[in-house]
Amino acid sequence: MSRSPSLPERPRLDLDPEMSDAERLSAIRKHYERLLTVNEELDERLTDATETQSELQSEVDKLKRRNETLKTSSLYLASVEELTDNGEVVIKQHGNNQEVLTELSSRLDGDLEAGDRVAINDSFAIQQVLDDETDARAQAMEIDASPQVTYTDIGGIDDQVREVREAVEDPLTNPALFEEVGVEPPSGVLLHGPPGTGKTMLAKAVANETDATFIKMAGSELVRKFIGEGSRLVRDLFDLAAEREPAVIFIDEIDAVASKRTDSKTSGDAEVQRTMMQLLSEMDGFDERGEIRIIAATNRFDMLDEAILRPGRFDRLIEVPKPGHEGREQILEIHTRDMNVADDVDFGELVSDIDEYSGADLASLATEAGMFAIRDDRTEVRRSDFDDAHEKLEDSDTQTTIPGPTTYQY
Ligand SMILES: Nc1ncnc2c1ncn2[C@@H]1O[C@H](COP(=O)(O)OP(=O)(O)OP(=O)(O)O)[C@@H](O)[C@H]1O
Repeated sequence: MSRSPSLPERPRLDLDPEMSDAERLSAIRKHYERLLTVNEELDERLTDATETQSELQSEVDKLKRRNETLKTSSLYLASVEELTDNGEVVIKQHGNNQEVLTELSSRLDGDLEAGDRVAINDSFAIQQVLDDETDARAQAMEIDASPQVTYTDIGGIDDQVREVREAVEDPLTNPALFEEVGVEPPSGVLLHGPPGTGKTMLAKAVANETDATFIKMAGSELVRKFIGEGSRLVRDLFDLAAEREPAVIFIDEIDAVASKRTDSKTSGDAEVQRTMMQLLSEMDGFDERGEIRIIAATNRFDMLDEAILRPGRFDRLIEVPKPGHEGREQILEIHTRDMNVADDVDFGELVSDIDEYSGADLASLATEAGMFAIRDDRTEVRRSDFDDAHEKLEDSDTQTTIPGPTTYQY
């Protein structure tokens, strides 16, 4: 950086006592003129300096922004293939399988082994060593080899149970029937409706009934931090189902990866799109997959991208609404099956003024009523316990949104 020229010398006024008045006046005038010139010069220098300062400030701002983008820019997933003797690493990027030789930063020296998963930046520099792949899988998926839920545990949605059985169970238990009739079984079933209405239960019950492994993945788990991680998990999900067939894949909150396209162009959105594309391509290749059925669920049907509803994808839509009066009665009966309920309890009457309750709310009502009886040292659950439980759930609903009855607008 060039050094700024030194400041102009400060003018001095030397008045000789011998001077005449006229000489003094002329000296003062000259001094005044010199002061004016220096002042002008300083003014100019100040303007220049202010300009330079504002230029530098905007450069600083620009660098700050670049730094932020660099810090927050997306990282890619890769696996370590090999560590060379001279401190370099061969990595293979997930997604495109590109192999790259990259230098290992001294920060990571000794921490890395062949087979590790790492996050790399645009220049292939390793930024982070990640959890083991099997850990990531285990965290994201719930696998239940033999779920315990049966159709008799589900109340108030008989039509939905029948539809799910037709669409999921029959193709697994009687594929020949579909061949004979010459119809393709639905590829995927989408259950949509408010929270806590039994969508997960339905998927589990089908898996139970067909002796299939139940594999659940939450859509929100597919929205991952690193580029390629979501689509990788989708592939893992279908590979795992193929290893364990017969299997029922259940993707809850599918809206997290299959929402209508937004206008924003952030890398996060692009990554969600990539994950959805992977899901669609897995579903498109579904015919060859044998005994795997796929069920998805959402509370936000209105948000879904139509691409996932096309024929061959989630082409059987089943709405699972909140239960009606009879449904609520059935559900309450199911959840009090193992309880000693007093004769003064009339479920029909009890559920008539709680029409906003979902199945999950009714399950909580039964549990809470049981808790009131226990608190009172009784083994029999009375009508007053249900009333207290109702009040408690109403109260907790006004304070928090969970676990009181859902006031969700669907
Ligand atoms: N129709 C039902 N019959 C009996 N119990 C039910 C029913 N619906 C919900 N429940 C109770 O509520 C709990 C939660 O239900 P489930 O997880 O199936 O709801 P969901 O529709 O999948 O909810 P979400 O959309 O929030 O995932 C169940 O474990 C069960 O105890």
